Amino acid sequence: MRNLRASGLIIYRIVSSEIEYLLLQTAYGHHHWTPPKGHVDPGESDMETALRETEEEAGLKGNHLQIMEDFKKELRYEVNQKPKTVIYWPAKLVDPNLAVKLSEEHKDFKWVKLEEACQLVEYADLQSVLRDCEAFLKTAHKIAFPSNIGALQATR
Ligand SMILES: Nc1ncnc2c1ncn2[C@@H]1O[C@H](COP(=O)(O)OP(=O)(O)OP(=O)(O)OP(=O)(O)OC[C@H]2O[C@@H](n3cnc4c(N)ncnc43)[C@H](O)[C@@H]2O)[C@@H](O)[C@H]1O
Repeated sequence: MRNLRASGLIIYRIVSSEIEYLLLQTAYGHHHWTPPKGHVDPGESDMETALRETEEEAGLKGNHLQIMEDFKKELRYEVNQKPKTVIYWPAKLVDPNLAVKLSEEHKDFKWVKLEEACQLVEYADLQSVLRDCEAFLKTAHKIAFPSNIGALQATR
């Protein structure tokens, strides 16, 4: 049985030292929410797909993003009785004010903090990826949080 394969980017931005995730709501099916992602075309690498789909679905290009390649997660679930694998990497939107431009595939988008993101995505495996991602990003961006630096310096 052919394995469906898709990949995407968990797009996030940092606003007032808080991480916000970009979720898109499909215009089809039961209107579920996911990060930008899509099917891997023949001859494409997972990363090429993730970048292409992010540009197609959200209007965000590779040069707008800082991809965190050290954190890569794989989800496996079934769609219409066929196994599907989805690969995600986190990617920071360098300019947090950059506008998102949806395609016809999606009817809405939201920038949300972790707990709201977990409510929107509804699937336990993707919720778990988002929670792991949050922990990874908090560590990775520690030095980028001015308020944390201030707090650390104040305790020295
Ligand atoms: N019902 C529909 N009606 C009309 N057109 C449709 C359609 N479904 C897909 N399309 C077309 O397919 C294209 C999508 O292609 P792509 O954009 O290339 O691919 P995708 O993001 O992987 O698609 P999809 O939304 O189907 O995937 P997901 O795994 O999230 O979702 C697939 C299923 O898995 C479920 N799912 C998502 N995440 C899951 C998880 N973690 N665990 C279990 N189930 C999950 C979803 O709820 C959903 O039911 C669209 O342009 C659209 O035209």
